[in-house]
Amino acid sequence: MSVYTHETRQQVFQQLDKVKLAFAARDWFPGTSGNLSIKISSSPLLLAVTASGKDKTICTPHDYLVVDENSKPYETTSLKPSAETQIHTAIYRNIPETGAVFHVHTIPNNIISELYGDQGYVTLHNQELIKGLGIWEEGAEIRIPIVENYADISRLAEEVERALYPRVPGVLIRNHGIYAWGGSDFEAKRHLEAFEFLFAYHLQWLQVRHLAGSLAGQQAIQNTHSLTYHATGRQ
Ligand SMILES: CSCCC(=O)C(=O)COP(=O)(O)O
Ligand SMILES: [Zn+2]
Repeated sequence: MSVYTHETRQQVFQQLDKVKLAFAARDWFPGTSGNLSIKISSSPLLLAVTASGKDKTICTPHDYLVVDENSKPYETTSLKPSAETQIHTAIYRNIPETGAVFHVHTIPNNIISELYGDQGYVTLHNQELIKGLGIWEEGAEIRIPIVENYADISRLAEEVERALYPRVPGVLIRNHGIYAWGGSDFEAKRHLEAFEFLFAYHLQWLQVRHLAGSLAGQQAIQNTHSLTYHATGRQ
């Protein structure tokens, strides 16, 4: 007898559809990238996960399957689980309260991961949306770990496992994307949205600060020229 009913399976697949379409509307699945999972059972660990290589901007009857703790199909199917399923199972195993894991490739998360990849983490602070990660302390500062993008998925999953910080529900993979999770699909989605906002903000802030620095430099040069003109009558 199965651990879950046909109705539960369908309901979870529908939840995945909703999240998938919401992320697709933001262009968060370029070139079939990204994968999603929702936990169906804790003991044994079973999850519904996206099938590998699918166009995640559409919904078909062949988009998801159920896998076990070894990332292997739990049901008879011709579908292949996401190539990165081991990263999902590693997160569920290490953080047992996890109910959903979402992974997307975006330009902001890729640039942040490259910009801070050498130090192995990015620190963010002074942002209201840190509360979106469930961290409500006054003046909270967070460190999001960044791991190298190993081609060997078992190695990559081990690195993600090693990098998990207890209170931060996300890990960046360098020049690849982010994994974010939560106690439910609602929470994992909120966490992912908060991370993506924080990354986009941080990058824009760096640009504006750089621009403001250049403008201030230009202004200083102009002021010097104008002082010279007034002092000498020549430019
Ligand atoms: C075409 S993107 C390369 C693979 C990847 O990083 C990804 O997120 C999608 O892999 P999947 O097997 O889950 O489709
Ligand atoms: Zn990926």
